[in-house]
Amino acid sequence: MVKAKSWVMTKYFDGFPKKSNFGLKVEELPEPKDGEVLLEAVFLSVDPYMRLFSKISMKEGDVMIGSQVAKVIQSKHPGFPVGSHVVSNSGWRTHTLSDGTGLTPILPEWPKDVSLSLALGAIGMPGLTAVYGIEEVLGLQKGETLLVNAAAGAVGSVVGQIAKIKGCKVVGSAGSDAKVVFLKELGFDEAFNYKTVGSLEEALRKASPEGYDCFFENVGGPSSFIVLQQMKNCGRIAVCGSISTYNDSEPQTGLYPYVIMIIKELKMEGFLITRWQHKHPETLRRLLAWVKEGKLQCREHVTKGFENMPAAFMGMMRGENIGKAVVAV
Ligand SMILES: NC(=O)C1=CN([C@@H]2O[C@H](COP(=O)(O)OP(=O)(O)OC[C@H]3O[C@@H](n4cnc5c(N)ncnc54)[C@H](OP(=O)(O)O)[C@@H]3O)[C@@H](O)[C@H]2O)C=CC1
Ligand SMILES: CCCCC/C=C\CC(=O)/C=C/C=C/C=C/[C@@H](O)CCCC(=O)O
Repeated sequence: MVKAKSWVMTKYFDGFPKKSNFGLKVEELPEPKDGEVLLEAVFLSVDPYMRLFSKISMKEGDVMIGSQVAKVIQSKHPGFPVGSHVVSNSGWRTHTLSDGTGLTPILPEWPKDVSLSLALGAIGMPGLTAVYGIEEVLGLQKGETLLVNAAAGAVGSVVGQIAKIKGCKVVGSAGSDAKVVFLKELGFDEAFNYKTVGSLEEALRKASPEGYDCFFENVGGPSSFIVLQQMKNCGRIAVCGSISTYNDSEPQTGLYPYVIMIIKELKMEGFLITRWQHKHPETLRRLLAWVKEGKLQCREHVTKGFENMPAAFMGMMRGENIGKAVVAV
């Protein structure tokens, strides 16, 4: 028997998530049966999609959705020995019984000196998203200029570094001066604090007077329309996220992008990481290689304690994180 804790969404979010939307549940889990394993969470991820997913597919009382790096602490499954680690979509739980479905073992070549938490970040879902957005959606080419917003976050910071590896000029926008310093350390050519620039239009023009070939969109909302006007003709836009709208109770109304898309002959494509599931193993190996070679730097914003999951999630939605936001149990 093990005492398992989980965080449930007690009440639908209305606007920005609040402490009162979450409740901590404790239950006893039985021993694993034949073919089952018992997992113990080591690191848990907090991600923007959780806010959006809660509107689309959750009901009150459901355990919060999410991924974690977990240790196998009991096993009656030959594929998952005790002591091994997996990435599991267990939700916000300390302990989970699993029959192995959907568990992804940590890559066997994972070096001892690389934190397993990166399997939730640069060598995990956000890193994969960055690669697919750049390679499959944008088809980014050497010498091109790319703009990424939420640039100091989990996805954005990997996007910028991969674009540099590919020989591009990279411009990033982020929400604090400390984030701008971080982006420069990562090798971004230009970076600015969108909260203090005054005019986004001028900041974009100053960073790249000749315009942008590619835009990796993480934020959405009215700023997107301003960016579209600074795209080069036949520019490409990968619509990865729209975090500025996730807490909206009513859909935003705004300027329609069609005329500018027609005049500039822009190509815009939304995508979900799940489209390229079949490529995950090979792509994770490439991301790990970049980390080992020192070409991909990984910063994390670590919150300690499972009891602080809601605070970590709300902090990330507020922009407190530099790099990937994770919780260490
Ligand atoms: N399509 C897909 O398959 C996937 C999409 N995504 C999307 O990628 C985006 C980034 O995710 P991820 O890297 O995990 O998160 P981040 O680590 O970037 O954290 C979220 C960041 O969003 C920024 N932000 C929050 N609110 C606003 C706002 N109102 N306006 C502008 N920026 C805001 C904050 O940075 P700042 O201080 O700079 O404002 C905050 O740090 C999200 O939109 C997410 O939904 C992520 C994974 C997969
Ligand atoms: C799956 C959520 C779909 C909502 C889309 C919202 C915005 C874009 C975005 O942020 C997408 C993220 C996709 C993440 C996918 C993660 C999967 O690898 C694991 C899902 C976690 C789980 O099943 O517990």
